[in-house]
Amino acid sequence: MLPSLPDLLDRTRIVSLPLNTKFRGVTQREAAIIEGTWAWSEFSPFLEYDAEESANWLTAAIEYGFDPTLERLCAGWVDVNATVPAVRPEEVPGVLARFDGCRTVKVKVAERGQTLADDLARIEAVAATLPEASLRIDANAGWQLDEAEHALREIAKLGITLEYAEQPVATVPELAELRQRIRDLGTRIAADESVRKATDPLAVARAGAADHVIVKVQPLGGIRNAARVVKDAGLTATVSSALDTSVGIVMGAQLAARLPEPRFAAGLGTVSLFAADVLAEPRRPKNGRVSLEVALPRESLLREYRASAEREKWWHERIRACHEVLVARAEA
Ligand SMILES: O=C(O)CCC(=O)C1=CC=C[C@@H](O)[C@@H]1C(=O)O
Ligand SMILES: [Mg+2]
Repeated sequence: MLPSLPDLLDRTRIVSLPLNTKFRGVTQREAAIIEGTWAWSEFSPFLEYDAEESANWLTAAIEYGFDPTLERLCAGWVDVNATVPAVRPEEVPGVLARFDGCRTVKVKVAERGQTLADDLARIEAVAATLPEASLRIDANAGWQLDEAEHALREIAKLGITLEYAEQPVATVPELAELRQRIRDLGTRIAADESVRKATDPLAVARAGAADHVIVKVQPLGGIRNAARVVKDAGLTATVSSALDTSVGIVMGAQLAARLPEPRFAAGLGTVSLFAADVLAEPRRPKNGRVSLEVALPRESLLREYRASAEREKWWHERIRACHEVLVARAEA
């Protein structure tokens, strides 16, 4: 099943795409776009991830691109949320305007260098811009336990009921403790990093530390595995992306379309944060959803946004290292 390294590299194009809003501290997103035997797929672990962690992302790219037994749905749509990065409140309407028709909004909070006042102002700006929207927040493990409790109580004081709070604190025991502490608020806790970066993605569910899980195709090693994590966790789930190009977004949409009801709006609207993409018609939300249609990158765009020779070399070396990890895992 594992393609040989030369074959894989031969099918791989490295792109560097500009973002229109800083996200995770970057303004440019690099990705490997792979022409598989069955579909185009994406391999785009964040730059700081090592080979061991990134190898799961390569497994996902290989499953989607090369596995003839993987069912790929080509028709239909999935609902998506708007994603508001840690911007100033006056920038919120402009960001939301890029997410056509989205009725669920995820707001980033707890950004390093910012305060709770900044978060509350951003959340209020979202609620003022889209009063009917359902809101979630994502702290990316940026709060300590007491801070998280205080922040969630302050948000409740604004009269805002959150759909859930995503990874408010870092560890599974902290999530469990926070969940107990805020019982009276009724705010649901969602685990993201505690699922996608954990050696055991089910530990959080077993510990009763979350009400909901966030699943992403690439970090969880593919569509099948991510679907299995949701099933085994026995919790409701949101499919999200990793700031993927349209190719990775379609992989995520395939997972979202397979999950059982009730379906939560997926974090797959993020192509709206990109100023350029590899598809002629980038897979941005339209009327609050993205389509499952096959993603066919345009040659001229792959060429236009091709990464520098130096970055290409870096990515080829990364793919080599991840491939080596997968060969070793297959032999173990
Ligand atoms: O879920 C979404 O609305 C969009 C994706 C998103 O928020 C993320 C993408 C990539 C990296 C992460 O920091 C972040 C997340 O934590 O969920
Ligand atoms: Mg998250």
